[in-house]
Amino acid sequence: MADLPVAVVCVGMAGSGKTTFMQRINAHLHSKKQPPYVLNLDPAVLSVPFEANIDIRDSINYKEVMKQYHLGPNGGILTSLNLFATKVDQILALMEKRSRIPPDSKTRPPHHFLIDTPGQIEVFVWSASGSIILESLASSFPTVIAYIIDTPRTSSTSTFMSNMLYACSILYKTKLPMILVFNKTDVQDADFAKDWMTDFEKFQDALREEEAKGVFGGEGAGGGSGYMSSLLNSMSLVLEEFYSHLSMVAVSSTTGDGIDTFFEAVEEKRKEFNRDYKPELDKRKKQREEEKVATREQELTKVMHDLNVSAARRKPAANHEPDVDEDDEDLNDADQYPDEMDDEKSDDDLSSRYKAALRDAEGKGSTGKESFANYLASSQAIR
Ligand SMILES: Nc1nc2c(ncn2[C@@H]2O[C@H](COP(=O)(O)OP(=O)(O)OP(=O)(O)O)[C@@H](O)[C@H]2O)c(=O)[nH]1
Repeated sequence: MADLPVAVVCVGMAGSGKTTFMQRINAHLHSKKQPPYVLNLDPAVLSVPFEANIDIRDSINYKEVMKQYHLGPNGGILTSLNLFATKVDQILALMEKRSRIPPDSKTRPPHHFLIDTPGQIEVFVWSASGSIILESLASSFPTVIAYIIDTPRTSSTSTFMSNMLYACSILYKTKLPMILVFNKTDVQDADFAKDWMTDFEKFQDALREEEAKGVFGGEGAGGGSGYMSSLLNSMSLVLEEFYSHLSMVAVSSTTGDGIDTFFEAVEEKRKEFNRDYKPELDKRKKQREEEKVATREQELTKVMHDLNVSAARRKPAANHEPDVDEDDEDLNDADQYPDEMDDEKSDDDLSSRYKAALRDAEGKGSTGKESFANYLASSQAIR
């Protein structure tokens, strides 16, 4: 796994600077002669300032989706993403093919896959298709989430806390290593964020300062009652453990400051993925496989039970001597009725044939996500 390219998935609130950041890291890798493989998963973006190797817009027309399914902008993005998720196996096949280019070939395999996501963060992070795409990626490549934060808009204790809670929810939803990217540091330094994340006292000082200035409001909404500051206070205590799992980098996508540090953090998270997350993912995959086998066995036992019952019902009839013409005797030949010659063997054969049939019914080598993809495809089609 160590030599596989790492997938960097950029998520962030609308306007946090995801696309500008993608453009910057893409240019940075090109300048290092390590061109990345780029995917754009935002179906609604009008133009992207970088060349995408795979672009959702090439296969899905977002405006047409809105028109055909009578959807608003967010529903349109979600449905486009659902439709795209049905192709996730093809996308992965392309990425895997790219990552296995032989070293003597003219084009070299990429070190990074860069993935831009829709501006409506919840559409990607909280949708079934977003989960399918992320899980599929993580089952094939080390995968890291880069959560882009608009630093100037996060400099008050309450907006900072809101953003951290959101990051926390993404971490627990995706269960993937995460880097907090404090962007736009050319406008606002991100030192305050580092202090607040590492030193609880400093966050408390900032809280007291804001309270004294009346930032939480003097009247109404519980602001002046000290409710807000005590809430933020206890939240920061809760989040202490969460901060320890994160890498934090300060960058400016405009000037390029901090981009080297970002890639150092990516390397660190790649190792973390292989060390901590991969075994957990494998465990979950194995569990799912075992559950599938158990369900199959259960179904098989039920089928066999039903067959035994019906066989038992038929048995008395079998005791009667059949009226057989002399000429028809060869019909009792073992070659003609091998199953009736040996009951035990017949049960085994039947059992294995049912097992095979159940496997076929599920589709050879199919995974849960493929089935879901089929489900999505069919549900889209019948709408
Ligand atoms: N000063 C400064 N502005 C930035 C930086 N990064 C992005 N911006 C500006 O922030 C605005 C939003 O940037 P985008 O890259 O479009 O943000 P986005 O998150 O992709 O936006 P959506 O796709 O709408 O969600 C633009 O005006 C950018 O020029 C930065 O590092 N510094």
